[in-house]
Amino acid sequence: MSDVYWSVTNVILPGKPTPRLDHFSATLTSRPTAILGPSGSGKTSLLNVLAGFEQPQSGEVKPQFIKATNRLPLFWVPHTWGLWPHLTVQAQLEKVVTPPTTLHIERMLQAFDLFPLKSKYPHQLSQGEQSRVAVARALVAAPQVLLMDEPLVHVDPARAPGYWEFVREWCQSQQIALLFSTHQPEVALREAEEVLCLKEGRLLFQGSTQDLYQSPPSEELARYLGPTNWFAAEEVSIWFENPNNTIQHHRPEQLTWQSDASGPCEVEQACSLGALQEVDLHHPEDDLRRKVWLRSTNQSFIAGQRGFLKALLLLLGICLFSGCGSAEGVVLPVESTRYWMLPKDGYALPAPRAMGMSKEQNVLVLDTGGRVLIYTLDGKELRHWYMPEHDVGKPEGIIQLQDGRIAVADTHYHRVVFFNEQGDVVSMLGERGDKPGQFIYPVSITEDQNENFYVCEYGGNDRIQKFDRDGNFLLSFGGFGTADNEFQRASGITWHDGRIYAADAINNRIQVFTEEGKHLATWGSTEHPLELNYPYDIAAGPEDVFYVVEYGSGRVTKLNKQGQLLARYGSIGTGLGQFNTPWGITVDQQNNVFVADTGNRRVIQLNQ
Ligand SMILES: Nc1ncnc2c1ncn2[C@@H]1O[C@H](COP(=O)(O)OP(=O)(O)OP(=O)(O)O)[C@@H](O)[C@H]1O
Repeated sequence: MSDVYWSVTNVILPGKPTPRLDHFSATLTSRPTAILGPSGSGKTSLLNVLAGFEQPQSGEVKPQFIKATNRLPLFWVPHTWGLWPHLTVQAQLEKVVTPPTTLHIERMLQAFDLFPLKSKYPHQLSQGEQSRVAVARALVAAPQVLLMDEPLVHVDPARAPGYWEFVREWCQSQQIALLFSTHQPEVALREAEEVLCLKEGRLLFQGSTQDLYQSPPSEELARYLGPTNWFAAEEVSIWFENPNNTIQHHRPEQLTWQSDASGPCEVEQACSLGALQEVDLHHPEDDLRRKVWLRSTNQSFIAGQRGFLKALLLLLGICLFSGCGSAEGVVLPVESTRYWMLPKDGYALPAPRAMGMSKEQNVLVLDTGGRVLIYTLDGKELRHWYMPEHDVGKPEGIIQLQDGRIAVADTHYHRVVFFNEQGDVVSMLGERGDKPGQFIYPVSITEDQNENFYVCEYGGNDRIQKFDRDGNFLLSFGGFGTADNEFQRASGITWHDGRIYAADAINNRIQVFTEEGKHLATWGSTEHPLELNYPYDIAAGPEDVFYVVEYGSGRVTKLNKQGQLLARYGSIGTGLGQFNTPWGITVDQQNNVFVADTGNRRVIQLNQ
């Protein structure tokens, strides 16, 4: 569930000397969302406005979640908990449910360890106990939306994760949309799919928690989710073993220290923070100093020890290139590589996500800013435009159809949007649902030679639907699962020579179908091992070859028409020849391959 729950447009909430919310706009969905920001950045103010406790001076706050049910629309847990002073703990819970559901109340008392306190009044409770009562009371009310201002912040760190686990499961089972503020990155990382980052009453970032963790647009935003090591391009050559001239961002678990008597830097001092080490480094030659945060290992840091920093590959249970596949050691014959970043979008530096090739051999890109961008083959931007809506989520599949229309799988709006070549919307197809012509999360599109097009989707409705050029539904095949003809996130499809090829990402395989949906082959099965690791997209190249991009192992895999491994290229990392969670791939008529290297925020071009 990820419907729009609130739209907030241009809200001003006055304050002295500056507004508490300053031209604040955001679209909030039913996904668990955390509001992050330094003290005084406006988190409570935003929650107050959403709860209707305060009225903005201007702008619009539009709740869209109120459904015709007898469920309470909203429950608000302020940071002062708002407990009724004259009621015992048990009565606090009983008062919010009509009629009181004894079973639920007992479950809450148990989940939050409140049984021994059930006859006490708020003034007889500690802060942590009061906050547990406040959360339990909100959950038992089972509202449609639950707003909480720094919930459970006073609870001891040993027990808070257990309470949070209960909150998460209860919200899921009762379909409660959760929005909460927090100063604790680990709570946001564990509990929130989405984050809103505030600063001085303004929205700096809205997006997926994992995107912000792995690929933050700036150092400032990176810090909203905890310690980070950000290196400007010019710093990289100072501290690293194998420098290149791109910005590098590494979370503590992605960086290591290599001691080496001839290394250019030295340890000044180190401090253990438990799971992390905070290390002060000195570069004597340039007399520069900086702090880094590394994951604590058995490694000890001794003042004066020389060495250098090394970016770690994120292995994630991955089989790296050298050990994989029957064509071990056959590397794609790449003559040259080039990369380019996408233009800034306000404060953000969006990342490319989906790739396509136009009829005139221009590169089509979708990015995390909700934009469609068109580039020449040598990386010159021709134009870009925005999706009609993109607050809820960004689209993930793009193709130019034979009649010239550009079709975009508008994943989070459950539809396909058709543009003309100038970027005007000419039509849309679909709505949320699992009936023919409806979509949950449409994610990729391909077209056959008769101008029929195929859309694959995920979200429980993992299937491929076929439409004629006018958008009339023809047939559908697939389903969620692991058997042949079933998918778990079919995230990329391509048509070639009368066949449909689907990158079945979570099942780590490619499935091949006729245009009528008859299953023909599975590449990457036990009988046909390929060691694919989250294949996210597939593109058909000239001469009957296919290129698959593997999100999990940061590489491109080339296959022949029988699905046999021809060559591989790349590994996980930030350097050239490396990829970080790549999502999309396309290929031109010269067999040059273009990859959306999403985690590194760049488009990579591999010229063969
Ligand atoms: N009732 C009020 N009237 C005027 N200004 C206020 C009021 N309440 C808070 N402020 C100011 O508005 C700004 C935002 O406050 P808010 O409480 O929303 O921040 P916050 O991000 O929740 O902070 P914290 O993390 O410290 O709780 C701060 O500068 C604060 O001093």
